[in-house]
Order: sequence, then C-alpha cells, then structure tokens
Amino acid sequence: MADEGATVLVGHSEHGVTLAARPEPLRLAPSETAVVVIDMQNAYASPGGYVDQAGFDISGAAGTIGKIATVLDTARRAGVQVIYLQNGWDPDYVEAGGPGSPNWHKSNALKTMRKRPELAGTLLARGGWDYALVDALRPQPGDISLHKTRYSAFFNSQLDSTLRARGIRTIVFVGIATNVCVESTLRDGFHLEYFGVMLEDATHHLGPEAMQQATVYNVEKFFGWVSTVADFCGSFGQVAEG
Ligand SMILES: NC(=O)N/C=C\C(=O)O
Repeated sequence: MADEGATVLVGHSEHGVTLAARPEPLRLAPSETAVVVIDMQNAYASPGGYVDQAGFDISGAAGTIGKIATVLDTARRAGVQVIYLQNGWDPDYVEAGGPGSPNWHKSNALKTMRKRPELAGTLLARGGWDYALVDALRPQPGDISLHKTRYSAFFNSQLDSTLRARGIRTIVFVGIATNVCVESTLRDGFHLEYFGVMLEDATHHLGPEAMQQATVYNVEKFFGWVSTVADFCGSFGQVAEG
C-alpha cells in the first residue's frame, strides 16, 4: 500500500512525468493520459447560450477558455490525447427523452424551451450554434470529438471504449460545469477504474461559488486528484520540449 502523501504511480509511468496534485502527486505516462474537455460549447460559455438564457451567471466562464487552450496546446505537444465532449441531442430531441425520462424534467435547457417557445429547437440541438464548441477551442488534427446526451460523458457514449482502446489510465478534466458534467464524468470514471484529475482553474461551476469548492472537496477527498493549469503545463511542458 502506498504511503500517505507519497507519489501515486499510475500504469507504466516509470519514465513519465510527476504532476503536482492534491492530495498527493501523481506519476503519469503521457501516452496513458488524456485531457477530456467537457462541453466547452456556446451553450455553456457564450453570452446568449443556453445557461445564460436559463438565468445562470456565466461571467466566469470566459476566463476558462484561454486556460483550456493553454492546457490543450501543452497536451498535444506532449503526446497526450485530447478528447472533446459535446452535450446535447438530435434536433428533434428524441435523445433527450420524453416525459418518462428524468432528464426531460430536470434539464434546464428543456425547461427553458418549454417556458419560452420562441427558443424551441435552438438549445443544445446538434448542428446549431448553441451546441457548437466555442470558436477558440476548435479541435485540431489528432483530437477526438465525442457526443454525449446526459451529464456523465460515460453514459451511452463512446468515451469508455475510446479510452480503453488507447490504453488510457488517467483522465485530466477541464471544462464546464465543474459541479454537473465534470463531476458526474469524473465519478463514473472512478468507478470504471480511471484515475481522474481535475484542473481546478480550467473548470467553471454552475450556481453559487460554493459549488466549485464542493466539487474540489469531493474530488480531492473521494474520487480523484486536483491540480492546476500551471502544474499541468509545468510537468507536461517538459515532455513537449524534450
Ligand atoms: N455541461 C454541464 O455541466 N451541463 C450542466 C447542465 C446542463 O447541461 O443542463
């Protein structure tokens, strides 16, 4: 058993990099690590997108975009797989589920469209502006893009098979929202035996600031590790330059 506070060795990481993280550092092989970008769509990060229309404060969201771009640049140069997730449904909302689905009752996008019929067909519909990734975070050659229809990116998606086929053991999470889709996916990943790391300053919450801190606590104490953009780029940047 590893000592409390000692570096956790993940997979074949003998010649890997050490990432400063809480509650302890991780030793990671770049080829067994993926950065998963959760839902950096206009819906979640742009004025006029779904969460803005639904009445959430999105003022902090824009600040994550540049940080995520920096992380992705370092990851690609270090040979770390970049995987984008996009949340939403077909334009007819069949994938959203009807009244028999809890999603139909809880999704604030669906609720907002029911309350404001002029928005019907616009929010989180595949092919539309709201569903699209923000311009500054367009996938690059070699990146993988996956669709998801529920908060957890593992549910009814290609994520698990995509990761397993590439021997990925560690998922580094960035994106929105910390306390909804990021946390749901990191928790499911934990139960599927993935090591989950959340970069706390490259994620943004929905709701009060306490939500961000609650997820940071949950991840650090129960489900994974918490690190920062500077630490990620410091560690994996050495591989990128080497
Ligand atoms: N990406 C997310 O965390 N989404 C949260 C809420 C929603 O999609 O309604």
